[in-house]
Amino acid sequence: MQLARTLETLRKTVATLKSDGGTLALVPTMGALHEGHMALVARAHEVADHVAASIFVNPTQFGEGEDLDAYPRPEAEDCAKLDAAGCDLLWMPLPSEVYPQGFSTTVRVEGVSGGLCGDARPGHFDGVATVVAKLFNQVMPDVALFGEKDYQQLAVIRRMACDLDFSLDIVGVPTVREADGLALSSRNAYLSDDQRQRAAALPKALSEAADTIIAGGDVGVTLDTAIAKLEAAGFTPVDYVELRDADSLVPVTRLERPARLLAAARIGRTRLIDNIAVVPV
Ligand SMILES: Nc1ncnc2c1ncn2[C@@H]1O[C@H](COP(=O)(O)OP(=O)(O)OP(=O)(O)O)[C@@H](O)[C@H]1O
Ligand SMILES: CC(C)(CO)[C@@H](O)C(=O)[O-]
Ligand code: BAL
Repeated sequence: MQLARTLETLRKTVATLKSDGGTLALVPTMGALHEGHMALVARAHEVADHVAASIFVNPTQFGEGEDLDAYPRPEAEDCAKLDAAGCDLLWMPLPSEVYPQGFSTTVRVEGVSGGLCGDARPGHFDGVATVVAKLFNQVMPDVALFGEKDYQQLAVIRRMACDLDFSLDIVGVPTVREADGLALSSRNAYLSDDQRQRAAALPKALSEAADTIIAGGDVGVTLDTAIAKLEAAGFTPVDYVELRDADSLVPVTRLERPARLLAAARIGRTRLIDNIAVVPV
């Protein structure tokens, strides 16, 4: 695996990789890699000839008081995992390669960036869209892969890629979960043993609510019940539990076409997110 830390090295390495006429996939990450990330790399090998990953803990998507400094950065382990997974290139830019002196541009995707995590983390999706636009222009992949775990992020990136005419495919990859249903996340490392046990209430509440809604249960009542279950498990505050259209992310009060049930809640100092498909039968 080639490691690039400057744009000059990146461009040379990408040109060499693509010189055989093969396609290139990009898996953007913030590192602290787990099996969820590795599922994106595995899928990338299926959809492209060459695979690049990026690791960059992007400061502009963290709000004030969030965990930018505490975010785990196990660089050597991450490199070893990507190498073992057959990654051809790791783009691990120096911050000055992403945000050089005088950087003044923001990419804002209206609509899908609003509500849900957009309300709880003001400016977060501006930071995500801006850095992902930069990563696309830097690596110039033919396809980029993102996890459904960050469902609103995936919708924001799809909208941005379409609106800004990025000439690449966006592939969403299903959420990889622990045996008790908890979605793998780098932030799970912050959980104490007790919090980790309680955290399984999040996927459980979503799955029970999805079943109730599919069976014809009232959406408002069902969402309130899910919130109460999360609070009983020790989540506080529950930022949201909402049913949205699966494509547009517009709020849904009746299940008439494929929808997505999304939630975010804090347990101790850790904010967890999750979502599940809710499809009418
Ligand atoms: N459990 C998972 N299953 C599938 N994809 C995942 C999973 N967790 C993260 N991803 C995807 O990996 C990519 C990189 O995510 P990131 O590096 O932020 O990891 P993370 O575990 O989501 O970390 P965080 O705790 O910051 O949310 C994103 O596209 C994200 O959706
Ligand atoms: C897409 C991303 C790499 C942009 O920093 C990040 O938001 C993430 O890891 O999901
Ligand atoms: N996994 C999305 C990145 C973030 O929470 O900042």
